[in-house]
Amino acid sequence: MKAVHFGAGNIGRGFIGLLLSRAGYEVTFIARNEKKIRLLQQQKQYSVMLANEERDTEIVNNVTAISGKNKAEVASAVATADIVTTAVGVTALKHIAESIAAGIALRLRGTNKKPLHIIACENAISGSTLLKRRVYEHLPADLHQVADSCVAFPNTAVDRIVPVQEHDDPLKVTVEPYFEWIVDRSAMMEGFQEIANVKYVDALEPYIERKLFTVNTGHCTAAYHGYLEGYETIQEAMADLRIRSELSLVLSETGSILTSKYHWDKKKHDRYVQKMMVRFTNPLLSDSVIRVGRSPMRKLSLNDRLVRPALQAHELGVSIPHLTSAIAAALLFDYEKDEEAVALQAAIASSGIHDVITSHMGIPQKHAFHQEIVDSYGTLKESYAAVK
Ligand SMILES: NC(=O)c1ccc[n+]([C@@H]2O[C@H](COP(=O)([O-])OP(=O)(O)OC[C@H]3O[C@@H](n4cnc5c(N)ncnc54)[C@H](O)[C@@H]3O)[C@@H](O)[C@H]2O)c1
Ligand SMILES: O=P(O)(O)OC[C@@H](O)[C@@H](O)[C@H](O)[C@H](O)CO
Repeated sequence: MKAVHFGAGNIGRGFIGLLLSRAGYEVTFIARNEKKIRLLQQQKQYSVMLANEERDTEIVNNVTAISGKNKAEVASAVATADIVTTAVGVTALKHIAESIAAGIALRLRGTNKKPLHIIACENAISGSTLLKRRVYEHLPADLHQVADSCVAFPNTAVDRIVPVQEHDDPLKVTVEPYFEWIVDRSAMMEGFQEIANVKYVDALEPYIERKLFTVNTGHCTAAYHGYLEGYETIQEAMADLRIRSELSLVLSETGSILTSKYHWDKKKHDRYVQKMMVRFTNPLLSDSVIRVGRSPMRKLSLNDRLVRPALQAHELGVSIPHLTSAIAAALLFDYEKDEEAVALQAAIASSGIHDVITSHMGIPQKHAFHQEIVDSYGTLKESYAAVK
């Protein structure tokens, strides 16, 4: 069985590649970093270490890599694959869509009509559907119908904290012990073979919203407030009782949205929240606030971890002062080496906060929540200006 995985980064090697290899797939990474490509081709393996007391280490075998620049080889790998996965970042999906389309075209014009599943393992709602749209823009129109019958793009939710790596071995990756990979079964083609350790569900939305509105909303709350306080890591931010309490209040707000929307048992959801908060404090990991807060424009977009739950809260009549404050903190994230943070601050400086909330976050000025964000942003900005 052949798997092609786009992106040999932290989650690609530390989670998706690991599970695919363990399930018996021969995994080909499509990568950009020449050194990692060479090492994967030569060694055909790498190690994954768990951030637990025992430092349990697993060797991931049966792997190799192809440079994304080598278009013909990439197309041929996709044409013969049983599964294609990605973990490149949701905004980078547009850059790999053409290669995937070329592979599908090669496959469908040849003899391989076996079902192909393409799964975008990104932190996003409907990431695979988004990838499908991009791929079809590059796929010749005469192949759309046949592609519809044998290429599927099931959406997914992937959860494992994998920080930026600092090993001498460029392939080695340290990951937290916890993981969860959930795939929408209703979008799978008939006869698909389940991947071990992946959970298949009939409706993905509750799972992806639970993960995004708890793990990711919580994570970025700690990152943005932590950044403003001058902390370098999530672990440091979590040791600050004020931030920890803020995080807890944000998760109780998103918890109210989720339990009310999906009629979940509140106690069960609270246990999930507690478990997630413990993950953020793992002392054997060091996860930077810069990584967790990265790409604030993406995180502040309409369908992501901050605005999506906030707008749902408004519809449900749930009060969300702490989530609003997390949004304000995101709007103040001005880390100068993050391209989106620079662009965000430039947009606020040139067009003003109202315009950013309207045109980027998609919240019109007439919506009551618009002014609530402006007020929270003003208060937070003033309190940090006073400290500086
Ligand atoms: N790290 C985590 O804890 C975590 C957990 C769950 C989900 N995710 C999601 O997984 C995705 C990847 O995150 P990450 O933390 O692994 O980031 P990362 O930066 O470590 O990895 C991304 C990789 O994609 C590669 N890439 C980018 N564009 C490419 C292209 N055009 N062709 C080939 N490779 C390309 C980069 O070179 C990099 O190696 C993101 O969507 C992220 O939200 C991350
Ligand atoms: O990858 P991002 O930028 O969407 O979000 C940063 C972190 O919150 C994220 O990578 C988490 O570590 C991960 O989602 C845990 O499953």
